[in-house]
Amino acid sequence: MEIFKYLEKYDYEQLVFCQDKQSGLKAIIAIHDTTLGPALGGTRMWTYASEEAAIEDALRLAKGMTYKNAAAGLNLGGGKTVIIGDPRKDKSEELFRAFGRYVQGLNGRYITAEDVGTTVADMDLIHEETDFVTGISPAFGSSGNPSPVTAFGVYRGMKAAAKEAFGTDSLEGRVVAVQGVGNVAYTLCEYLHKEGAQLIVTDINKEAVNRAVQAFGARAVDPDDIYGVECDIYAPCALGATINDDTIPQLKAKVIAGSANNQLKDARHGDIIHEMGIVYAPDYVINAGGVINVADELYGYNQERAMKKVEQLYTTIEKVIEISKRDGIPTYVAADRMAEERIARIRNSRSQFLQNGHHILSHRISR
Ligand SMILES: NC(=O)c1ccc[n+]([C@@H]2O[C@H](COP(=O)([O-])OP(=O)(O)OC[C@H]3O[C@@H](n4cnc5c(N)ncnc54)[C@H](O)[C@@H]3O)[C@@H](O)[C@H]2O)c1
Ligand SMILES: CC(C)C[C@H](N)C(=O)O
Repeated sequence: MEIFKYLEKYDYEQLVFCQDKQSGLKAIIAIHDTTLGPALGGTRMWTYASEEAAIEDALRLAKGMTYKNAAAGLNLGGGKTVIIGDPRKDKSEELFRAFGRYVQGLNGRYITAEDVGTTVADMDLIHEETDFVTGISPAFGSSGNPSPVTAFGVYRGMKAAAKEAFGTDSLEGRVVAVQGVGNVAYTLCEYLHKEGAQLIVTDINKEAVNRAVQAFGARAVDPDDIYGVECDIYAPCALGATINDDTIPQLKAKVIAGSANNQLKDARHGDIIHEMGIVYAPDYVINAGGVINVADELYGYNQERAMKKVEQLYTTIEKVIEISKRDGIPTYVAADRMAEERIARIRNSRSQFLQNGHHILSHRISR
């Protein structure tokens, strides 16, 4: 990979490699864009097939956070970290504290939080070394685990998408196929079950499937069979790229609405599902509940205020659908347009220089 060429192509600001021999830390922090504010995005811990795959993941996810934060109306830029390692075996206090010192070294340009493979307890360890971390324990006056709030946002966005597809946002009697019943999707299933939806679930983890079957009377299917089941809504809540050339021909759903990041394998898959008349709730718009929740900590966390903002994801999805219909474009393009327009507006309004704190030449002036 020619790194500078890649950074230039997608307009990345910074890529940081962190290595700590003693703890075994190997992490990559990608900062995509800080026009709107400091880059906020989670830390993923994963066993990558290669260093290149880890770099690519950090970069893709960081760019996604720029768009997610902008579309959610947050004054935050986009960044993300990947820690190379197995979250079941390679975690230690030393590792997360070493990582925390790297975050501190960026002096607030990047703020971290949970992502796949990391937990509130890990954030608490990072917090030993830096204040630039969110999603830490409620004991610190913080917001804790973002997953249930992400689930609430997905539920709200799913209802907005359902309204477009079915003429009503009621999910009673709707069949929802949920792929991956982990942290986010389990709570999502609770909301759906409460509203009377019928659930079809799958997961590579049998325990997770059994839990959902028992709690919600869900029907379980094998991981490869989830795409082709008869359903109204497909909710991808595992990993990315599940909307692709192999899966699209199998889909029976009229709505795609789930929590996973980077759901479209390539942009063209968004075009294909649009042409098929499927209402797609763009991933980074519908799954912004977690980041909206952790971002509220920057103002002194207030759960009620955060949940009200997350509830508004219904309106945000409506707005994306409206732009899509108005301009005759797929919803993923409409979402990008909405985010890019906001970044451009703020970039322009910032172009009028405004003194913030001490002037860079204040030492000369005072002489
Ligand atoms: N947690 C959050 O607040 C949050 C916020 C925004 C986006 N997301 C995204 O939502 C998704 C789920 O996040 P989570 O926190 O619930 O993660 P999680 O690890 O708790 O859950 C993911 C589940 O998917 C299952 N899975 C993995 N591969 C699968 C496959 N091929 N088929 C079926 N199941 C599979 C896993 O076994 C696991 O149970 C991720 O893509 C994450 O990036 C999460
Ligand atoms: C800041 C975190 C809550 C980010 C979350 N993992 C996401 O992808 O949106």
